Amino acid sequence: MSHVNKSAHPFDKGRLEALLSRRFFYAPAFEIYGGVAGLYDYGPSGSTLQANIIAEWRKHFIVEESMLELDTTIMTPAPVFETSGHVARFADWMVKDVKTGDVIRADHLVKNVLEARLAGDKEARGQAAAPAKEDEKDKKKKKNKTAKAAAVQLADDVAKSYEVTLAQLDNFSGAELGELCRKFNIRNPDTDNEVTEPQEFNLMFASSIGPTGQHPGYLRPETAQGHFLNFSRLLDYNNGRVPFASAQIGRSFRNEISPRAGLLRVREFTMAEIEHFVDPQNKSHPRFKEMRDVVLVLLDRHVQSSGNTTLIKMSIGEAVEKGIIANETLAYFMARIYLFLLKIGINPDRLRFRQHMSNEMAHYATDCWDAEIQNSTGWTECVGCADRAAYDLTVHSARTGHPLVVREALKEPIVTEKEVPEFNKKALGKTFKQDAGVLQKHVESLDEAALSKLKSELAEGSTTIIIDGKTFEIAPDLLRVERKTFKQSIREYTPNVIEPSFGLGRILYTLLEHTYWSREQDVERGVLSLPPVVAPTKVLIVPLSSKEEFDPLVQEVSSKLRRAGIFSRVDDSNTSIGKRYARNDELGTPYGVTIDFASVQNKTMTIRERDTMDQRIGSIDEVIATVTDLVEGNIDWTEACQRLPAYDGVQAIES
Ligand SMILES: Nc1ncnc2c1ncn2[C@@H]1O[C@H](COP(=O)(O)OP(=O)(O)OP(=O)(O)O)[C@@H](O)[C@H]1O
Repeated sequence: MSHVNKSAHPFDKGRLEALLSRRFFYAPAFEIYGGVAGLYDYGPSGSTLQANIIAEWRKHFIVEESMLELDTTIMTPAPVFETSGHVARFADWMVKDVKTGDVIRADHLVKNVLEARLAGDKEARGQAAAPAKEDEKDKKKKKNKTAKAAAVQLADDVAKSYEVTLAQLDNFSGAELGELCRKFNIRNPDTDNEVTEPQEFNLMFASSIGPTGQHPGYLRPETAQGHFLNFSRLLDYNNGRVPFASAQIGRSFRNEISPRAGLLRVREFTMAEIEHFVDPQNKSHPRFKEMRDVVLVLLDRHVQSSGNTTLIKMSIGEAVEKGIIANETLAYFMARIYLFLLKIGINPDRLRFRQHMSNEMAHYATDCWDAEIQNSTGWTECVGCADRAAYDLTVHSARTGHPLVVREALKEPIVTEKEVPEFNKKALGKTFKQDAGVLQKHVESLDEAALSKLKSELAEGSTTIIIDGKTFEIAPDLLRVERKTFKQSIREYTPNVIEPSFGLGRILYTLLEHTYWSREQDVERGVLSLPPVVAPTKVLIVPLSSKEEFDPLVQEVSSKLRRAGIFSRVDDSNTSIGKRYARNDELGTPYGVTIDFASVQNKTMTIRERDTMDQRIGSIDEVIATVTDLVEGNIDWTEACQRLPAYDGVQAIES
């Protein structure tokens, strides 16, 4: 699918939102009770779209990479998140309006206000693009939702300091965000009131397990911990071999401070997470060479800390060689994420990978790149790809006493020699009484060089050791130091974890923005150019008339498509064919087949392609074979046109 904007009309978010609501992709949950911010229900089109994205995700990752799939519980006992660090640190900074008490996430407030002032500055300098025409309804809707600043020109150094601040926004602590609010006089844009100092707010939903209330728990904010706690079983399942990856698709919950960005920031969402367990001494990837030449758009840490947003285009092979991406496995997954997003229809020109700055990284991560997708609200993280090192397995193992390690038989045993102290404990006890233990501990803590020295002193007679001012005279009958040989045939280590973490709602929404456009002849005729692989319905069957004589043919076409594994729907409503096609353009249905009077007589059928409205004709079986190949991605529309001649009744049908 080409990502050239087909529309002669500028993108209009209001129109897209109206379409998504009208065609029930998703809607606010509990709407008739007034709704709850950050909670959404998906309707038939949204659910199927999400299911198709998940199906492709499973093929692209789980099947292609032989991952071990999991389905672990959402409700999690508190000790798990105490150990993982979420109870102490899974938090955002919030401020309150000093008069109304309205709560706002501090970094979002700074971002919105500074971006609005910069936009006002651009307008005042006459650089702004001509604003899209908005009707009054749209304007009203937008009011209160975004911080709007008047068209006021800023001093050059002020504008620059805003830009530098915005480029580093994710790097600031709570105190620094408070400082920024004071320095730039940032207030609540809805009321113009001052805001309080930032306070930390933990994003986990707390609960309790069982009737006594004595077992606190949390709804998980990510699926990852379920993978780590099952590590030993997974390793066993994988015959004790590393590397391997586990994968899980499931719900997560975050009590976001003030979610106002539709599906981009919600309180309950579906995640798809991979935990790839790897030897910390060897983070190469066996299939790296297959991805080496994939070129990604990168925004690295150093560029951002200089207040810049300059992007570089580079193959992942080069990025690893230059040390821009930490290791092969991390880079391999970034390339695989990129290919997945393209496959489902994300525009590659609006996709970049941004590296986290050091303060921004989650408490467990050592390197992290976010796949960010550009949309009407800016660049949004849709997939996080982090090297979590050995953090999680180490802390859970320490807390539970359950070893979460790999034990690997060494091909060649490692033979080492070292000096070892040997004590005559009986004689030592007699000579030094209760101080014998102190002496023994001290000697055991000596390094190789100190033990060698001790050995040669003992060989010459006796030696003296002073511990905390106390002198110990040691003769060779109390202590000997011997050189011993050790043979190690097992290596034990805690694996590191590379984690790609996908938020499906964010991907789904940005995909809808990227594929939405409206027909040149009529701005109201919206189209979603969803690729067939994810489109909720692949083929629309449109009988021209509701006459009974059409029924057997409609059933025949339906059942043949069903047998070919192609999801189709019949639209036998009484509206014109043009209206029926228009409705399905809005649903993103890529192909329509029309059954008319000629079909009944000649067993022919036309096929219409959604984006071009181009129509072709062929025998029913030819058309079914062609549409099957199209949906399965075996051919494109140009190839389909070589198989089937043009249908010239097109104008009549679309009008
Ligand atoms: N509140 C949310 N609503 C929808 N999706 C979310 C939300 N929080 C996280 N995600 C998704 O889960 C993925 C992994 O979560 P991660 O913890 O890396 O996000 P995050 O860094 O906390 O996001 P943000 O900085 O935007 O709050 C994100 O890339 C995103 O797609």
